[in-house]
Amino acid sequence: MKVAEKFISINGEGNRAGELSVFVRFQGCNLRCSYCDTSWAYEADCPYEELTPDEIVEYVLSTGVHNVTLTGGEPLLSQGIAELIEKLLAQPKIRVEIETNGAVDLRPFCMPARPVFTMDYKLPSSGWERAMKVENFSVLEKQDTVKFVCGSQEDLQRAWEVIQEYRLTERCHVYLSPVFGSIEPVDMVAFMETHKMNDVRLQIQIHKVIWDPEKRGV
Ligand SMILES: C[S@@+](CC[C@H](N)C(=O)[O-])C[C@H]1O[C@@H](n2cnc3c(N)ncnc32)[C@H](O)[C@@H]1O
Ligand SMILES: Nc1nc2[nH]cc(C(=O)O)c2c(=O)[nH]1
Ligand code: SF4
Ligand SMILES: [Mg+2]
Repeated sequence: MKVAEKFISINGEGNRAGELSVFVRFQGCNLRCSYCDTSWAYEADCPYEELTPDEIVEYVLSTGVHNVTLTGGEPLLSQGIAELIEKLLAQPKIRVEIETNGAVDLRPFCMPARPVFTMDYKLPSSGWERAMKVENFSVLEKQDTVKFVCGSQEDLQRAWEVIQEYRLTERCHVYLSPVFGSIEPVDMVAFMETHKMNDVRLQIQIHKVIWDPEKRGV
């Protein structure tokens, strides 16, 4: 598998934000979001380490950290990902979270022992809303998350429409997050208040507050 980087950090996003996690970032992505903060990982010439699923499991266990975040690029397009997920889930204490872009069918990954999904719904400013597979919503469960990364008022408006249309707050966690540096979080809170967005959580990427926002491996 093409591993662009692997590191331990606190999870800066999602339902386990603030907890230690071991990150495995895979090379390659099927989208090109306008704001992508990890675009280097989707470039074809991105340097990577070739590791087997067994070697990745070995690395994860060697860290002593129980949360594993598989990300990218788009992790679910990596060859061997289903085998890796299965092998990680077979380990006692290991919890697997997948950061996925909403453009990959989640159904093949919904085995009886299944990872936790944090699924983005890409909004207009990303340029990729047309690629969203809304049928994925029907496989999401309580422990999963739909995340809306918002860069504009139009994005906020669209996020609110999608949340209501698919009754997402009744199904799973729902997060709004600013495109870093593109929208004032205070304006997002104002939108939430105006629209009475109950059961929706605003989240700011914690690692970009702790470290230089451009820093890799954190
Ligand atoms: C780099 S992506 C990798 C996983 C997958 N490709 C996806 O898009 O969900 C991880 C998360 O970072 C978010 N992200 C990327 N660039 C961002 C930015 N500039 N500001 C805020 N979040 C960003 C994405 O929306 C996604 O939720
Ligand atoms: N600290 C930290 N937390 C994260 N949570 C999700 C990330 C990602 O890039 O998918 C990420 C990341 O890149 N760094
Ligand atoms: S889907 Fe994720 S990795 Fe791919 S371009 Fe968008 S934010 Fe970046
Ligand atoms: Mg990141």
